[in-house]
Amino acid sequence: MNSSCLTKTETKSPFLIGVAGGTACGKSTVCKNIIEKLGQTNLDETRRQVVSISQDSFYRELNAAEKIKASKGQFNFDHPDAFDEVFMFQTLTDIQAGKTCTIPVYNYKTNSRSKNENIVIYPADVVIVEGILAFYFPAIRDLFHMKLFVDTDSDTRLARRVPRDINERGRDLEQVLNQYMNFVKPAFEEFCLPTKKFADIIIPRGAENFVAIDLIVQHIRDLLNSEHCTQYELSEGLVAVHTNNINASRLH
Ligand SMILES: Nc1ncnc2c1ncn2[C@@H]1O[C@H](COP(=O)(O)OP(=O)(O)O)[C@@H](O)[C@H]1O
Ligand SMILES: Nc1ccn([C@@H]2O[C@H](COP(=O)(O)O)[C@@H](O)[C@H]2O)c(=O)n1
Repeated sequence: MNSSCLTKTETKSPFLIGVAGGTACGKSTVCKNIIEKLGQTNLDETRRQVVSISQDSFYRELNAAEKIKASKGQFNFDHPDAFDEVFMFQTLTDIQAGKTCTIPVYNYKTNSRSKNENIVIYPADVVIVEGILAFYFPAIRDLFHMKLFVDTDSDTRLARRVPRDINERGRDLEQVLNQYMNFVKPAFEEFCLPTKKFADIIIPRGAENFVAIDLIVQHIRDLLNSEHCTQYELSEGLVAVHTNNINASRLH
């Protein structure tokens, strides 16, 4: 059976791809480029075969004291405790079970989930999950069939984070730099960088690495074209095992 003959009573269990890497390394841009190259960008959201979600949707709600700290740039959003690990695991498990899920839209200006906005994730063949600590929690890490680590030089990441946080996240320069030195950089070294070893594929330079992105896109196409249980091997061993019967008939 392939995706073209799926009926509403059949579940679609997606191929889950995790994308980790330090702040502003280009995780979202890499995901966007992969989705674009797979021809999935301008489709109705209920018809997309490939979708991406951000770990930032799973930042936990802060209490009153934490909110005050966050408004002064004194809350550590790069520590694993900042995330609702259980909610993220449950959501990914539901996605894996082929359920339609609703996840929050995170608002970096209020440091909280948007009140009147959610994202509905419809069953898809491939779900890409990106975040600084996507590989940190073992139970979540184990859900991914393929793990990518975007490895961009830290000076470049800081140079991109400063204008992004000022222009898009409502921060001022002093706050961005203080947060970076006090929390972002140390937490990257303690919690994010050590998860690079779990990656199947490391993408140096992020979104400008067209060769790596093209190879990954081709690998996803091959996976989607394969029927029944298939093992994919790269030079360093087993890369992914996928047991779904799906095909890439609608992928470009
Ligand atoms: N290759 C690149 N060249 C120039 N700017 C980039 C590149 N990749 C990402 N950016 C910019 O850097 C910022 C962070 O990129 P983003 O993909 O959002 O990173 P992340 O999801 O890892 O935080 C964004 O403003 C984005 O437009
Ligand atoms: N309220 C928040 C929540 C998160 N951050 C920072 O976002 C970074 C993760 O997002 P990327 O797109 O950069 O991967 C993380 O480093 C947090 O410091 C924030 O500043 N405020």
